[in-house]
Amino acid sequence: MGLQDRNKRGFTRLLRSFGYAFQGLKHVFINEQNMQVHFCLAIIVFALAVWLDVTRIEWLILLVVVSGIFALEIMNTAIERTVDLVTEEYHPIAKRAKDVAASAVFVYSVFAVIIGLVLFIPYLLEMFL
Ligand SMILES: Nc1ncnc2c1ncn2[C@@H]1O[C@H](COP(=O)(O)OP(=O)(O)OP(=O)(O)O)[C@@H](O)[C@H]1O
Repeated sequence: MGLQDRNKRGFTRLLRSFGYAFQGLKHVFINEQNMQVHFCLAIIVFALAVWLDVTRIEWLILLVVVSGIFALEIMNTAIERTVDLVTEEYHPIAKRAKDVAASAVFVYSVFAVIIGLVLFIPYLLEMFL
């Protein structure tokens, strides 16, 4: 939200919010290699889901997991930028903040892989055995 818009209400403000959110998304996508990797993996996962013709509930699970990774990566980037704004010097608490934020993405990614394996392996076994 632009500073001049803070007290405005209504549809224009809503549209501007979407615009700013889109700018944020573009920034993360262009500048964060991890986001590009997540995006490629999401395409592979969705292609696999189409190929294996997974159920509607399984599609919902995949959508929740994939969108969760994107959202966490975006929040991780926001924390990185905020820390960089506070200090460009080495600081143990800056390190802690960035490492903890990154660990959120890591933990979710590990569970996402486990969920993907649990979901896809039975289909693949059925197909190839
Ligand atoms: N100001 C700082 N003080 C101390 N350690 C820092 C500081 N900035 C970064 N670090 C350490 O360096 C690591 C890498 O920081 P960087 O800002 O490059 O983010 P990143 O995790 O590499 O993210 P990305 O490459 O996705 O942008 C951090 O995880 C942290 O451990």
